[in-house]
Amino acid sequence: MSGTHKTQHALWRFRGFGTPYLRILSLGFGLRICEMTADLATPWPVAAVIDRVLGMSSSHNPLSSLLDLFGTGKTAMLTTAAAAVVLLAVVSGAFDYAGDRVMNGTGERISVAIRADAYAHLQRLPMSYHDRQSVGESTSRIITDCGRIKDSLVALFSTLFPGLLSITSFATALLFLDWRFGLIGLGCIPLVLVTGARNHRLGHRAARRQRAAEGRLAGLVTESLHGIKTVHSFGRQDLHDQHFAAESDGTLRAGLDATDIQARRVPMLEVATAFGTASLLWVGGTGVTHGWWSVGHLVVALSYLAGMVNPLRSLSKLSITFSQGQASAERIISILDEPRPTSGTTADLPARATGRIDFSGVAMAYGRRPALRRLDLSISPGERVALTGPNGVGKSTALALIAGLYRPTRGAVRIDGRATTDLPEQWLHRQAAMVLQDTFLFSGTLADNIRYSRPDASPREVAEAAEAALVTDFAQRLPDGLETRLGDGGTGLSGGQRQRVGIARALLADAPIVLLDEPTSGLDMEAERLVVAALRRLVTDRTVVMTTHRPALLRMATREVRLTATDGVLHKTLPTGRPVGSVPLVIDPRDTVEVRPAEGG
Ligand SMILES: Nc1ncnc2c1ncn2[C@@H]1O[C@H](COP(=O)(O)OP(=O)(O)OP(=O)(O)O)[C@@H](O)[C@H]1O
Repeated sequence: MSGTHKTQHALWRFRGFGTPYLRILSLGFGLRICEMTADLATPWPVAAVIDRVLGMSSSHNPLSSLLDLFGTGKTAMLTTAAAAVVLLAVVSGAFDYAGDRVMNGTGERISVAIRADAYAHLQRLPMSYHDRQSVGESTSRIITDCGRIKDSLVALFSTLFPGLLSITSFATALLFLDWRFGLIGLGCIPLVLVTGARNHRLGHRAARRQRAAEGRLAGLVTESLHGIKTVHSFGRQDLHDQHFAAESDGTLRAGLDATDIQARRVPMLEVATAFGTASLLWVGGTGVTHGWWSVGHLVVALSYLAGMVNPLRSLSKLSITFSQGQASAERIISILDEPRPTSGTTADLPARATGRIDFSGVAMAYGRRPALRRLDLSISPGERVALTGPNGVGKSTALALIAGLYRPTRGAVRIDGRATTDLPEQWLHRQAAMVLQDTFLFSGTLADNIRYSRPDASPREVAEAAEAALVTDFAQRLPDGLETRLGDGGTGLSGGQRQRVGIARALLADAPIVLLDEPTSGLDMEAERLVVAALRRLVTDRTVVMTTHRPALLRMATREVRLTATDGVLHKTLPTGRPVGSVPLVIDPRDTVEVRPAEGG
């Protein structure tokens, strides 16, 4: 799809989201038509009063006979006319209210569905996408861009459709009133449309720049807040202020351009519509002086022209909303157009893998940066392999490939003989549980965080996992035990405690393969001893692949595989002297830990 094509149809791409609401939208249209009918009738009582007061014929007035309904005297006629004006306003207002509720509500609902779809898609995009995109930018797309799309949809249903309906109805009514009036009214439309279309193009470009700059701004803010500890510890708020100001300046310039375009539009529109009113006044006035039409007739015509011009004015103001909506729609579409990884079905797969892992000629690159050049390695079920080697050699990458977080750029990683790229994600995630260097905890209770790996686990199973991972030790000292709520990102726990929650999570997952990515790095000796004690329970009877430099963890391994820095090729396998196969867990006396209830981690 070309850029321009994309631009023109960005919002239109979401039309499918409106399909379930076609009936309710039709109801909204019906309500708008009723409102319009009341609006069309509104000037007629006034016209009849003027004509009668001036002694002119009001036989052309469709409401004329109604005015005599409650008496033919002047007072009765004036009272009836005044009551009719109020009644028509009430009826129009009631339909307007109902129409707004139905139409705007539909706009809100559709935009919620778009946001949910975009978020669901975003979450399922491969890690390679998330590596490229800043968290702030993605957040800004889901929150702000979807908000702008919502504004456009609400404007579409609350202003554009009713506006077009008003313009068409008033123009038609003018034509029926007299073809000359009709032509004058219709003449205003192209003038307004031509100025509007040009401004819309300019506004769209400005809106696009503004949204891109706002997205980058959100990225900056998220990044500095994520690293707020570092910012504070080095006192570098000024640096972030400067970055923020530079990016803010970009949004300001684009915003000012958009405001300027918007401001220029209004006088142009005023001039265009003043031509219409002036022509109508001239032609109508001439007609009245020649006795072709009554004054009331002219009043109705002027009121219909005003009825046409007002929506034209609001439509032209919409242009900025639609420009922004279109720019935002492009940004959401760019998420929705990102392909999601596809994989096979679970139909012929066992519920639980044996845990055999094979790397055959595996290469992997992040973008154009190679991380692994060629890795051949076979791991038997029940083996505990420690991947070691210099920093950046690709150890964590190998673990991520087993977990299916990335796809190899060459070769294949196989679990029980099946390439991970052919396996359904959900199945793969049930076979491999990961404990990372820093366990991410979500806001919620400790129990919720443990249950994250298996939502259907019973409270007893959660408690057992917590017990085995030594979470219970510190949870007991918290006000609500496992039901204690953690702050955003799981704040309130020490590094060692977080790791133990991560281990409990992995224990509950009960996967045949366990992947440990430096789970004890950054912990002090005491915290490490506790985490290692918890890990020992996790690794029993499972295939384990770990990356670590810590002796306490290395002692758990049955085989050490050293990757070299030169090309990432497996160079030597150093058996640790423990038999592979039966793989008994040898516990070094130095790793034993006595856990007392009062102990922290
Ligand atoms: N998400 C990423 N995006 C881009 N490059 C990455 C990413 N993750 C890792 N790399 C790069 O890939 C290479 C391998 O990284 P990896 O983390 O697998 O090494 P490692 O052996 O685990 O290192 P360490 O011992 O420091 O943890 C490195 O050069 C690293 O800079």
